[in-house]
Amino acid sequence: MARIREAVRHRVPPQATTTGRRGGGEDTMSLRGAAVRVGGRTLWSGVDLEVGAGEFAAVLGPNGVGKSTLIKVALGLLPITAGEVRVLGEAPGRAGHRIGYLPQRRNVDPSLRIRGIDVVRMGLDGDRWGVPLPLPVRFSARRRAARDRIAEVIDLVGASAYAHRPIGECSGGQQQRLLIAQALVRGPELLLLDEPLDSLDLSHQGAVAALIGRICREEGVSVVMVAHDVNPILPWLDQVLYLAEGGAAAGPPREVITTETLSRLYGTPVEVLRTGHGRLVVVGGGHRAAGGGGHGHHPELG
Ligand SMILES: Nc1ncnc2c1ncn2[C@@H]1O[C@H](COP(=O)(O)OP(=O)(O)OP(=O)(O)O)[C@@H](O)[C@H]1O
Repeated sequence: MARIREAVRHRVPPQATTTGRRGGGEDTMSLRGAAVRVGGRTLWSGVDLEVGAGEFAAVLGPNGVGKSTLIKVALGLLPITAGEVRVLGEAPGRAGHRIGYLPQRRNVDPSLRIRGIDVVRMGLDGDRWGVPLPLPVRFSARRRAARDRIAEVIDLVGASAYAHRPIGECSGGQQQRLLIAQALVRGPELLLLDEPLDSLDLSHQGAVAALIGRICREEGVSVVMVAHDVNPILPWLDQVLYLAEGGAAAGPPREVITTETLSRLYGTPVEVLRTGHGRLVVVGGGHRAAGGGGHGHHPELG
């Protein structure tokens, strides 16, 4: 009941402040001097990040550097070994009901008969998918509120036309919209998204990126998103956290994704180029700077 009330409360879009940071007030998520160890080795250390209310932050970096691990830290699934992490004003893991989470690599079985709308409903009633809400048969205010909220988020992500189809029959982009609706249905203040554009084609990447950007700007939801390619989300970004073996850097994209900063993080000369269309291309001289690809090109930046 409280969850549904929470989900339908009115949101006030964050206003621009004189500091250029939207929202103002307390950070939604902050890391100060944070370090983490996984499998006996320190993945990253000295990580500082401040995501304000209603801000959109991307976590970038080469494969295996610990981007998903940072999301797990924010969820309280993994402890830090140094520094401090606060999420929605609390220690990680304490504010789970105020967070929407979309994990990495979501494979939907094409033969799955569950409808998109049922997948969205799972966001309200946890793992009871495929089973009706445990509510009285008679039409209750609680049930009506849940139904309205589910319809509201499906409409918000533009999935009304196919929400009643089996999700296995939906395209990758349609499935992604429905899964974003599931993450949104409880009315979270913070969305943690792990590579939500992964495996989408370019046009769907742009559309889903714009959807997430709009949710952030218009609904006032803070977003922390792990991304392989920064370009689709670049117009929406307030903050970037770039993780690399040589350290970490955080700040506005124009300050972080620079020749100087990335050369420092990779410990080898790297060049950041901006195309006529505003896309960022990162070119490195060495194998390591190429993020393992060896082509002098950073696939994670497009
Ligand atoms: N439970 C675990 N035990 C041991 N090592 C782990 C565990 N989980 C993750 N790792 C390792 O930690 C490193 C960071 O993993 P993580 O998934 O956070 O990286 P990532 O930056 O998100 O990578 P990618 O871009 O490939 O998704 C990897 O080398 C991974 O193999």
